[in-house]
Amino acid sequence: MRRGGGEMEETAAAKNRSGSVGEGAVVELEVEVEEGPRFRRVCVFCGSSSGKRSCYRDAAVELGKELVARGMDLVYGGGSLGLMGEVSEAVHKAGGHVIGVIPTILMGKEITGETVGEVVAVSGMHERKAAMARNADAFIALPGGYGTLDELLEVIAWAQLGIHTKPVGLLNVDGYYDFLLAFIDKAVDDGFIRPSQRHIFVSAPDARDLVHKLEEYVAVEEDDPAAPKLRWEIDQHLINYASQ
Ligand SMILES: C/C(=C\CNc1ncnc2c1ncn2[C@@H]1O[C@H](COP(=O)(O)O)[C@@H](O)[C@H]1O)CO
Repeated sequence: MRRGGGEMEETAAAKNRSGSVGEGAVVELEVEVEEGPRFRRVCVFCGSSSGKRSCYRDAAVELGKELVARGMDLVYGGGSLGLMGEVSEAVHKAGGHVIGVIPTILMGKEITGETVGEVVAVSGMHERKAAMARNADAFIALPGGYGTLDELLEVIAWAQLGIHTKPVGLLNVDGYYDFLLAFIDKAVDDGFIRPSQRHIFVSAPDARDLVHKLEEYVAVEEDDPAAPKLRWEIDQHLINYASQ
């Protein structure tokens, strides 16, 4: 059970701890709120290819099932290619909600395959990344190529700048991201990433551990005085993209 103090969250379980209540008495309430998932929507970045080893497909399916088991919706880049297809199919088949955000130019089935669930059409690749970020409460990267790295590193960089405080997780399937993690350690050692930012994202070898870590995640303290301004600039940026 999660404790909550908001007026809207008070339930019949509220208990009068101050004994009998006289007129005008202040009643102290202990409120119990039904535990729900910390995130409603998780954005998954992943390869438009499936990779050469079956462990990648298996991990995408396992992640899809884990999200549904935890009552979380999937936000992803739309389409049915590669691991994108595997994870979206897995969520859809298990009865979960899928939101595919896809640029109109990629919407032809011959390019992306069929998207399951809800389709959100956007005007371009930048708009897509912004829409995926806006519509998710957390991010997970499965194995993938340049597109996946671009999406992952952008949400990490935005977290570093204080533009969002949503947790980011790396699903390090069978060590796929070991070199990236080693590279990030090197960047910290050589003074390009602040040690306090090393753990701005979490990683785990399987979906269950990763989702658990994301749920436990506490945002790294924001120490950038420019953060509020950057947040404002990004909001303006999104408005401009949306109106194009
Ligand atoms: C453009 C063509 C095929 C690619 N089709 C894609 N459909 C939807 N989304 C895509 C596609 N390719 C890349 N993405 C996005 O990038 C990520 C995967 O990229 P990666 O390089 O494979 O890691 C993925 O999350 C999508 O958002 C026809 O040639």
